[in-house]
Amino acid sequence: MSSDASARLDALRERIDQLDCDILHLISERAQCAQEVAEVKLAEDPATLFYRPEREAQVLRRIMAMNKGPLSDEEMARLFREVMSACLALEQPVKVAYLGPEGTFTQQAALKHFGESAVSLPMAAIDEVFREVEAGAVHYGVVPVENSTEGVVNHTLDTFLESSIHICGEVVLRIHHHLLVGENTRRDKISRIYSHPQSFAQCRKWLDAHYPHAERVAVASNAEASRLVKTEWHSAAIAGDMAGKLYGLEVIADKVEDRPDNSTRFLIIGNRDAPLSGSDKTSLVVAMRNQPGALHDLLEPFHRHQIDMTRLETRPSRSGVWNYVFFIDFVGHHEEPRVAAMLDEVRLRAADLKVLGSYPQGVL
Ligand SMILES: O=C(O)C(=O)C[C@]1(C(=O)O)C=C[C@@H](O)C=C1
Repeated sequence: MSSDASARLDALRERIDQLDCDILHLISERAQCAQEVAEVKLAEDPATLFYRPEREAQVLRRIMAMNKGPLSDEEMARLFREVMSACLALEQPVKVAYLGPEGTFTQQAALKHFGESAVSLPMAAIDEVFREVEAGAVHYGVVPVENSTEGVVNHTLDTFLESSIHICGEVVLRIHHHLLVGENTRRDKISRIYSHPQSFAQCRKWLDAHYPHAERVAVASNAEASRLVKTEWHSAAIAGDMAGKLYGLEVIADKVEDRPDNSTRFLIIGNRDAPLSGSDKTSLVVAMRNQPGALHDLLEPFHRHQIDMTRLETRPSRSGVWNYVFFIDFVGHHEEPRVAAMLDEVRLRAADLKVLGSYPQGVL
């Protein structure tokens, strides 16, 4: 290296050292503020919730709006997500149950939403995640609810019908699947591919084109698919990054999903609603009587109050009383007067109506 370049490098590193020192002090000062916030919350209410989804969404949105680069808005928000996660852990380490096992996309969603400092616990089934939250064994739960290619996760919707749980957040994850092998796999002899049925469905065309003759074996999770591949020389798995890393597998074809925009939406469930954040969504379940015009009666107030419906799902009723059950998501918070007026009208027309929760729209 020339002496000019070497001098420039030294100067830049000195500047970086100084900036790191400033950042360190600022993060420590921020963490002290969070500790004081915790004292204020506790003094107000001994049963306080330390995690505040609406405030976290506001902090991240503000950071993204202020960011001028060169780091992207998403990258900057991700860094602040971790700072906030560490600050919250100082107040109280948040405990989160997710649909496991370890290495699933749901774990990745939990990490994206709560950051690395949260304690996350894998559960074997969606109902178990609900139960742990209801019982107060964890503060929050994370469950998948819909995939852009494969549609809704019916089991999650059905579980809401019998639960008093609230939705207090959402997180959308871009889903990338890879073809993974172990160190002993004979790559030219792959005759069996393991994966979760949803992942097979999301990679159907790619598999038909590249591995038309391989046997497709559906298993309970992509993590399980990755585990099985470790022990077989003629098998591969379709799974995501986390599952592959967990079992030390190698990617031999990346992003094999048929649709490049393949994404899954997850819900954060808890025992309380989230207050207004300024950019919110609401999820409802509504039962209508089995009579002509029922769907029109349900939708008309949304139209009249100009409320933007983002999803409408119909599920068979699980009791004789409810003939049709509709799951509806829309933009707005139930505390907004316009939304409250619309809900009052729908309530009069419905056999039953339950607000599953109003929560900040996913930021990251
Ligand atoms: O503002 C609060 O209520 C805080 O506790 C501080 C803070 C933060 O670090 O900004 C931490 C945790 C909460 O979930 C929200 C925000």
